[in-house]
Amino acid sequence: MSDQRKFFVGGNWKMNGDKAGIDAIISFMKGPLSPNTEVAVGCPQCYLMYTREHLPENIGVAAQNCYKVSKGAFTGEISPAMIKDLGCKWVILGHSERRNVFNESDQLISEKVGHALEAGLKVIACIGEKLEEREGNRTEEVVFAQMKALLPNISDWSRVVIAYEPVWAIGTGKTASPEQAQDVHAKLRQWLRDNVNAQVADSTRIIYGGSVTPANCQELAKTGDIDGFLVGGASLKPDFVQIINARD
Ligand SMILES: O=C(CO)COP(=O)(O)O
Repeated sequence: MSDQRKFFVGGNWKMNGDKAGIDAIISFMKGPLSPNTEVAVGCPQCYLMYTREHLPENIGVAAQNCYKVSKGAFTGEISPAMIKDLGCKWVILGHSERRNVFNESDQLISEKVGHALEAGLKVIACIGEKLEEREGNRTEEVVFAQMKALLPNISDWSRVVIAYEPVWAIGTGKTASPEQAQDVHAKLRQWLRDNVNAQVADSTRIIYGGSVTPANCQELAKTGDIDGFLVGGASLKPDFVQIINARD
């Protein structure tokens, strides 16, 4: 645990919610929320403006994806410039569902991260191994390769949060144990030390995602290298407030 790294909890609503549902989330997000936690919610693109206008300013709003250029003939895509224009400051990139359902490559994700940072957004960059990769003892190799692909396009580490989300733990109810998650987080921090520098390693938030709930968040939050969470299902429920306050 480092004083340099403010605890960060992101919600990822995925493709869920409607205006009434968002109103319900906004009302439980009144908290009280720990002042020691930075909070952002990732909402569907079509509700970014509504959510930004209705949530208090101290809660960040993130898009769940964006394209790698500012504008043009890319039907169906949105750009970081558009996200910023709506008053939102964050984007989630490289989520496992983007990688595995929509076949986004390491290269495309890296280019998206690069452009989002250039455009002035903050980025939650997601990485994580699949079950067969973990079972084949390839976790380290896979997450290091994902980090390596991101590296050339990261111009400003102070605006990047790394989300380690093992694919086998997402939406399955199978949370990584605090030991399993801490082990990967410590390796990722060492990777940053070896491949970027010590300052970036010490100051970059590495958050955990995958079936985080009020029941398991406190144990995970006590480990040395888990600097917060990216929360899917539980971020749609009042449970999210307990996760935001996990370290209090
Ligand atoms: O994918 C996730 C957050 O981005 C995690 O989802 P769950 O918390 O629903 O497992």
